[in-house]
Amino acid sequence: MSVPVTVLSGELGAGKTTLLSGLLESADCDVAVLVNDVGAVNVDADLVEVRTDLATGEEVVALENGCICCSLGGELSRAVIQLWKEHEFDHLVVEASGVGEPEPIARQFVRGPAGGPYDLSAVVTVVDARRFHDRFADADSGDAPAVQGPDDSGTRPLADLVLAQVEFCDLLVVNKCDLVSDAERDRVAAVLETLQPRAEVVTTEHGVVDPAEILGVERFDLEAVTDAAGWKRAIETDERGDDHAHGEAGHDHCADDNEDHEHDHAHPPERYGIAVDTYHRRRPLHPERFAAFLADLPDGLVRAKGLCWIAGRDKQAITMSYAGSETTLEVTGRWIASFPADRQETYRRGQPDLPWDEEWGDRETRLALIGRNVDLDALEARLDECLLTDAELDDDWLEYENVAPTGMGETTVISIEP
Ligand SMILES: Nc1nc2c(ncn2[C@@H]2O[C@H](COP(=O)(O)OP(=O)(O)OP(=O)(O)O)[C@@H](O)[C@H]2O)c(=O)[nH]1
Repeated sequence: MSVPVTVLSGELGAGKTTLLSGLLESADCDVAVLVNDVGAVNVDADLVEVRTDLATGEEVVALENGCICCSLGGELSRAVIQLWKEHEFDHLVVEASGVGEPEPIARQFVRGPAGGPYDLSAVVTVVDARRFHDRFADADSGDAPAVQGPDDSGTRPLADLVLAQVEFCDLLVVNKCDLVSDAERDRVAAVLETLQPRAEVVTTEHGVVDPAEILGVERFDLEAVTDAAGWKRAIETDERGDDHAHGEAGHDHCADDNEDHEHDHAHPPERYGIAVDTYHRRRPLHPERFAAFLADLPDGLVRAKGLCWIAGRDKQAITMSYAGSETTLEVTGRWIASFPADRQETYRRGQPDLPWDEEWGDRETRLALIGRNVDLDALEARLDECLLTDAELDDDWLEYENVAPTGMGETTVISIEP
């Protein structure tokens, strides 16, 4: 019989080790633990997926083979298989490094060789209630969000990773609740439920939880968890209702009315002031105005993520990801419309549902915006001001000053200016 596995993720100091010590003390079964300290691993599997959407056929395989999670996989799989051969235990817990994402680890237990002896039951993410509140849920204090430095690899803001950990899990443990008021704790829970509507939320102090709540959870489903992130749901709901007039934004005030998705939670209560919107335009963004916009985002914006079409980057599909106080722009694919006609046709045959514009093909900006106590309509109006004007459409777009990356996988980080 395969051994159940729980992957424990969460940022540095959130309380993973504290939670784990408690679990080991109180669990009534033999638990083996593997600590994964591959600090440099920094893969955004969402982005791999975006590439998959954009580049059909052989490119996908090449990209996935080339990605770091596979080298992590070899090492991790070897370690857990060896553990399984040499020891007897009832449950394995893998503690992910605080600067890594749980997804590549989880994939090893689903698709990798470790999927034989093991069966992934859940990904659990531990959140530091105090820090999460101050960074993401504190829109009415008027304080500027804490400035987050880049992570170890120097490319990706820490806050972005924190949200990626939240967005890819089955169970969220909100720890350090002794450091927040009840109202603050409820706000944190509401924001978390918006960011990851599929996950259970458990609140705790000093990692004290019933082991059954952690080890007994059996709900891992790669497809479901990959699609569950609030921003992704918002974009997908928008795509399905893609008969909006040209340039009109979808207003999916929390994608919760989307009945196709499994949905275990009540709507994030209106009283928390949380809203989700998608912004969709088929007109390029002016690189200078867009960069200025990203340097001046409002406090209440919790998360923004999606694809951007930036003038002067004719080929590059650029993923923008905002969390904390920084936005990462990364080239994650190539617009199909930038290929010669015959290849465009091949790619489009592979994706019959891909929305296609007569003039611009698949080039578009489609962003999910998640905010708290923030006027998303006003934010969208500001984004509209970043679009090229009719007159600018005739400019030479390469003349614009442009900080957006150019090569596949390259990133630029734009911080909010104090
Ligand atoms: N006040 C308070 N402190 C806590 C709580 N849980 C853990 N801590 C403290 O927070 C610090 C970090 O906890 P750890 O369990 O080491 O966190 P971690 O996520 O394992 O950290 P890394 O191993 O660095 O990734 C320790 O000093 C804990 O004693 C809590 O609920 N409240």
